[in-house]
Amino acid sequence: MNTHAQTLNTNALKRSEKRVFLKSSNSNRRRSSRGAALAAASNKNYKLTLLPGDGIGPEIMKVAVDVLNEVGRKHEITFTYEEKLVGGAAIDAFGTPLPEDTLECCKQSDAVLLAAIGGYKWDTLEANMRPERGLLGLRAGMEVFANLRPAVVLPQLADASSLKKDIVSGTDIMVVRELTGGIYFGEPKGFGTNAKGERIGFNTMVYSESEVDRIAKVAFEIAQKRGGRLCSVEKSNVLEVSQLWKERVIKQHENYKDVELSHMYIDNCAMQVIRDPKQFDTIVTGNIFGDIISDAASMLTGSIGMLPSAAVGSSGPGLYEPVHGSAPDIAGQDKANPLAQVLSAAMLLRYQFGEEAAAKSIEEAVNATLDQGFRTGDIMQEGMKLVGCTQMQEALMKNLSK
Ligand SMILES: NC(=O)c1ccc[n+]([C@@H]2O[C@H](COP(=O)([O-])OP(=O)(O)OC[C@H]3O[C@@H](n4cnc5c(N)ncnc54)[C@H](O)[C@@H]3O)[C@@H](O)[C@H]2O)c1
Ligand SMILES: CC(C)[C@H](C(=O)O)[C@@H](O)C(=O)O
Ligand SMILES: [Mg+2]
Repeated sequence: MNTHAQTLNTNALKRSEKRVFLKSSNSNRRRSSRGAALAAASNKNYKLTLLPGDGIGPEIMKVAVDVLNEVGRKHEITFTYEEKLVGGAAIDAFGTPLPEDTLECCKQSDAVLLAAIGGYKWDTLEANMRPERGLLGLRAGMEVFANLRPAVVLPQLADASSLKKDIVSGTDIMVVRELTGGIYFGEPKGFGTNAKGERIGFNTMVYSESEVDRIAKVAFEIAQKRGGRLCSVEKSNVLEVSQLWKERVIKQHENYKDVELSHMYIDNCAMQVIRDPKQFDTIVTGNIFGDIISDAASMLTGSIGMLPSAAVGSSGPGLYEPVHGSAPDIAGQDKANPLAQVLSAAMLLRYQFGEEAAAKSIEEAVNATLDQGFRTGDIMQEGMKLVGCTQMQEALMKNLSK
């Protein structure tokens, strides 16, 4: 078990080469070999908690685990897995979306791989009992405040986007989303009655200075190692919470003068990401704005089924999960695109353990599979081979074992 792994390996966060998701560098290789040395000292056996969750979750998790095992065989890494319930599956089994045992197991592991939670079945439960609350509790409980959501347009899929090829080609954006604060966690919240006797629902968007400072620091460090440009996205023309956000980001900039800082309102950013995505390098934003902007950015890449993510804190295990949800509309039909899940496993290997070579093996297998024309429905293009989740897995495994 590797308990010393560098949680936030920002050296691995460079802008992408044309055909891989994230670029490595000499310094990254140095960090990677440190990670590898640490792993070697502990027989390269990593303890992972697996959270398949709901909907397409178990289907895509199976693919990621098979891929991890194969890549482990090639790179002399073994994984010990412990599978736990979260979300709707945990509600059904234990009456709670985040059993204590699940959170404890996650905290005791070296890293956590999550698929997705949620579904129609649990949509009418009260807010506190919903599957989504399990996910929020997990993020807060693991203290993974920085969510890295890369949106990279692969050349093979430049035609798969609903936008024009020349607009999206070459896009390489890193969205750094604050994950454990903002309106998702602010108090007070709830339901009440107003002066007219009408029912009201309310939430509070709140950020403290230290919460903004730490996410800004992560984002500046990432931008420094990528294209050197950071765009802070908020709504400071209207919201006090965003005014504080902007002030603290400007203050933090004093420590990163080599990074070019810009500011954009979230509404304009939603438009600019679609109009001219290549203007962005690294984006830093709050919890809800990051949720929305990363889904919008996913469509540049062809499908939300392509977007992986890493949620990390200042130490301890990270939480690696696709950006998409449990896709209940296609669950159980062998239609899910497993690539976001598989690429989340690659992020886990790179950021948690510095296993750069193993992460690259996965990304290269994804590239090769796309080069061979295999496409799930969400990224299907004319002349390509339409496959389901299982056939996509078979193609990936063949490429991995080469
Ligand atoms: N991290 C998470 O676990 C997470 C993230 C988002 C939504 N959710 C939950 O998932 C449920 C469904 O939410 P939603 O429909 O708004 O979002 P969603 O991301 O699950 O699905 C949106 C659309 O994208 C498609 N899609 C998503 N992932 C895909 C994949 N891998 N391959 C092919 N197509 C894919 C779906 O079929 C659907 O048409 C809700 O309960 C929601 O709260 C969970
Ligand atoms: C399911 C939900 C709680 C979650 C979020 O809003 O963070 C999801 O949309 C995501 O993007 O991971
Ligand atoms: Mg979302």
